[in-house]
Formats: sequence, C-alpha cells, structure tokens
Amino acid sequence: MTLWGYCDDTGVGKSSIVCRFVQDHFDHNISPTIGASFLTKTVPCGHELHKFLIWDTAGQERFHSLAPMYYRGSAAAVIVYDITKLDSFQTLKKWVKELKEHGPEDIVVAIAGNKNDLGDIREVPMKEAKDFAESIAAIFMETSARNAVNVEELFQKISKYLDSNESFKITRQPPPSNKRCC
Ligand SMILES: Nc1nc2c(ncn2[C@@H]2O[C@H](COP(=O)(O)OP(=O)(O)OP(=O)(O)O)[C@@H](O)[C@H]2O)c(=O)[nH]1
Repeated sequence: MTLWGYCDDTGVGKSSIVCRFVQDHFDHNISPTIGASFLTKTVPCGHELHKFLIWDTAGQERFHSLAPMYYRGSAAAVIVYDITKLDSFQTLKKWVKELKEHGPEDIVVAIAGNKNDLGDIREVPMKEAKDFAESIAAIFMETSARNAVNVEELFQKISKYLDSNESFKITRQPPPSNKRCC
C-alpha cells in the first residue's frame, strides 16, 4: 500500500495518518518525509489477520519522480489531500490521473481528506471530494490524524475491500489462537 499527496506549504498529513494508524500517536512537530518511510501493521479482519505494508512517500515536489517505485507494487494507494488547501485537492486529481495511466490495473484507490478537525477553515467541500471519488470508484473518507477520526476506519475499509477481491496482494497470515494483535 502506498500513501501519497502533496501540498505547497505544509504537508497534507500522510505521515501523521500512518503514525496514528500504526502507533495511535500524533506528533505536532512531525518532520517532512525524505524519500519514503516503510511501516507495517497487522490488523484482524474477520477470521484472518491482514498485514499492511505501507510506503509513506514524501510530498515534496523534488521526490515526485520516485512515486512509481512505490505504487507499482501496491495493492492499494491512499491519496491524501488537506481539506483546508484547495491546491492539495487539485494535485490529488493529477495523482489519480497518473495512477490510472501508469499504476497497476487493479490497484484500489482510496482518497483521504485529512485535517477535518479544521472544518472552520475548509476550502474543499466534502460533497465535491465525495462526488469525485465516486466518479473514479475510489474509497473516500475525511480523516483527522490529530483527533483520530476515521483513520482506523479508512484502513479497515480498504482491508475489507481487498478481502472481497481475489486479486489482492496484502500478505495473509494465519491468526494466532484467541489473540488480537497490532
Ligand atoms: N490540524 C491537523 N493537523 C494535522 C493533521 N495531520 C497532520 N497535521 C499537521 O500537518 C503537518 C504536516 O503533517 P505530515 O504528517 O508531516 O504531512 P505529510 O503529508 O507526511 O508531509 P511530507 O512528509 O512533507 O509529505 C504537521 O504539522 C502535522 O502536525 C490533522 O489531522 N489535523
């Protein structure tokens, strides 16, 4: 799975979403990603465990050319924009186009409108983003890594979607006896 998104000034919150998902933690002073970070998390899904192998890619423009290295081998891609930055939503559309043209044919696309705790300075209406996601058959959720809103749910939704699709590539592991694991 690959996460990416881009915003001119501060980041859209990709690393913060992954940090919330993997460690249930939010760092106000998180550093910009250089290149990409790799993290894993195993979550229960029905009677199985799903192991997420996550590439958190850098949003800065100088790293854009590296993106194909990460999405080419991915079963799913989460494209993140910042609901308070219209330009990040416009950039998301460019990434969707690139993914459709150069990404794996069956890649699952999820769109996350992050920072929804900042709704009072919102620039991207939720309906516009939802309609766009529907038009490309993508999963859509507004999230807040800061307030832990919809982050777990986003990954659960992707997990369920991939589970219902025979061609998914997330590693399956046998569940341990009576034990939940993360
Ligand atoms: N209010 C609010 N701020 C957030 C949220 N998520 C991230 N941030 C802040 O946004 C800034 C950028 O977050 P990052 O997680 O580094 O963003 P990124 O997309 O990984 O950035 P790059 O690594 O540069 O691509 C940081 O100051 C975070 O604290 C959120 O849900 N709400």
